[in-house]
Amino acid sequence: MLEKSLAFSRLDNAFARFLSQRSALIDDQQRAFEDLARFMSYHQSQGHNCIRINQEHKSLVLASGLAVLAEQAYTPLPLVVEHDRLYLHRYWHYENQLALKIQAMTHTRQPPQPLDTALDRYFPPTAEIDWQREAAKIALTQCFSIITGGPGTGKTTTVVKILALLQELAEPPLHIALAAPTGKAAMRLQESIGANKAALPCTNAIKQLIPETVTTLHRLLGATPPSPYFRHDADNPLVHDLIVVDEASMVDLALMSKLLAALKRGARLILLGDQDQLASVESGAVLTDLTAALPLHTLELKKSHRFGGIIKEFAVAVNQQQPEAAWQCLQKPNETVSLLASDLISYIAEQQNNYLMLVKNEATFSVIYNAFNRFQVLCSNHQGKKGVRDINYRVEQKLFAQKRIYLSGQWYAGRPIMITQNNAALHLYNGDIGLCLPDKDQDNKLMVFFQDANGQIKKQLPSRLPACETVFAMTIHKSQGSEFEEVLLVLPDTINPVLTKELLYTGITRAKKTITLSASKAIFTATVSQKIERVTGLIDKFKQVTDSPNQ
Ligand SMILES: Nc1ncnc2c1ncn2[C@@H]1O[C@H](COP(=O)(O)OP(=O)(O)OP(=O)(O)O)[C@@H](O)[C@H]1O
Repeated sequence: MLEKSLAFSRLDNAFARFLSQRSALIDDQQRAFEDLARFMSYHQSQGHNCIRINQEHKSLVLASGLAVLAEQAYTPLPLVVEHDRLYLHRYWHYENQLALKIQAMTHTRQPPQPLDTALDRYFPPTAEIDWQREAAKIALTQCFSIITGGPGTGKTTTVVKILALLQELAEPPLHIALAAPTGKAAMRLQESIGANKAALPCTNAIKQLIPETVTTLHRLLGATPPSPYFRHDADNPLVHDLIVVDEASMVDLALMSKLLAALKRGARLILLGDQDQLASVESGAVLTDLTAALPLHTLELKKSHRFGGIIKEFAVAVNQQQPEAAWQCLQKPNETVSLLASDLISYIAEQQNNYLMLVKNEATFSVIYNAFNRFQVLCSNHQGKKGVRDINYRVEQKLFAQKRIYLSGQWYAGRPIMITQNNAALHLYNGDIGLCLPDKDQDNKLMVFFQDANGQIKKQLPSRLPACETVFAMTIHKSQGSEFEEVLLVLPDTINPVLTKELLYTGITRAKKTITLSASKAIFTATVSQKIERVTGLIDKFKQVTDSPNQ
């Protein structure tokens, strides 16, 4: 039975009508087909690659004249039926292309293996099994590999060693690209690579063969907005021999498929990420699916070298959907994980003390920027009470009433903003954070200052900025790929579909030192109990290829 009470969009309705009117069906059958198409469009927009259908639906869809079975999917019809799954053709193609390309990579002749002595130099032998060394072995011997793990488990440290080892073995040196799905994540990886390179047990010549810069995937592939196609594809592949993608959990099916299609023959790919984090905003749960489908190409690092103790305990309990154990972490007397005991807005306003003091005292930009980034409010939702907009508005009103900011319109000294729209010409991208401050070089005119991965500062007139919003609070979704010393997690007073254990886990793992939670036990428990389920056929596709004697 199809649920009819879902919040269908105008697009869902228009799409369903468009298809049904072009189908070979009439009357009741046409109406049933329209319902199914509407249901599919809705689920697509919720991040599913496809929907599950029963035999009756399957007959209906095939009778419509608008669908083909997967075996004949080269016929260009809008829908594809594969087993009990119904796809939009495009998404079936993405899944298929991705699975075929990765299968081909996993069958590629194994690259030369490093000598144990070389491995020993980077990963000195230990009494216990060293999982970072094991991860390196997989990545060194396979063309396709995944290294997963929570924050601080050493994914970056390990991959830098892998890059050095590969360059030692390569003749001529490998052409390497380092990429991440967002500018913020790229910036963090860049900083981390730089810090790790210095400690490598290799010559300077090898160190120089490891790239210093990290690019976004869109830039790497050559985005040509508004076109959904990239400059680099199967006909115009990337030149790189090896590509490392960090924060791979954020990469959706379409982008991953396009990346794989754009790899040149024989190229290697290493995906880094935390499979327990939120799935991508757009369709798919690619990293989770790939780790499940390809265990021989995946290694999970479990030991965190950055934090342990109660913060880890809290994250694990949430991830394992143990709400009571997680709630207990908040009750134990400790300095790290706690429930908010005071008024939400007053607490947030108070946390801005040092930051606003530095703004007032005209400290240098880097000092102000670091003070702002120490603490961040992360909300589950954007809209509604206790959502990002509500909190930002109320914090601004509070700070204004306390005479700590001077509101006279949208812009004021100390306004933190997040860019919400890419603007390649200005080199400003969705998720970039800027601070509005008086510019001493321009008679204290208000400008918005940004800092890039190299510590370079740039400024823009507020009126020239692409779309942006105040960011005393941001959504957990937007915080992916960032870290803050102190995090305040805010859940609303009523349950909604966004509240899942993956969302909470992602928020918790943004914190380096402390987490404060603003939520009732009931909402917290309901959130930990909800899990993201995405309908995809990706795992199945790997099984089919593996099971097939002809492949
Ligand atoms: N085997 C190890 N022994 C001791 N310290 C380690 C080890 N591996 C990593 N570290 C340290 O742990 C910290 C986190 O490592 P790293 O940044 O590589 O983790 P990560 O998994 O990439 O984290 P994130 O996902 O948060 O970026 C670093 O300070 C690093 O030096």
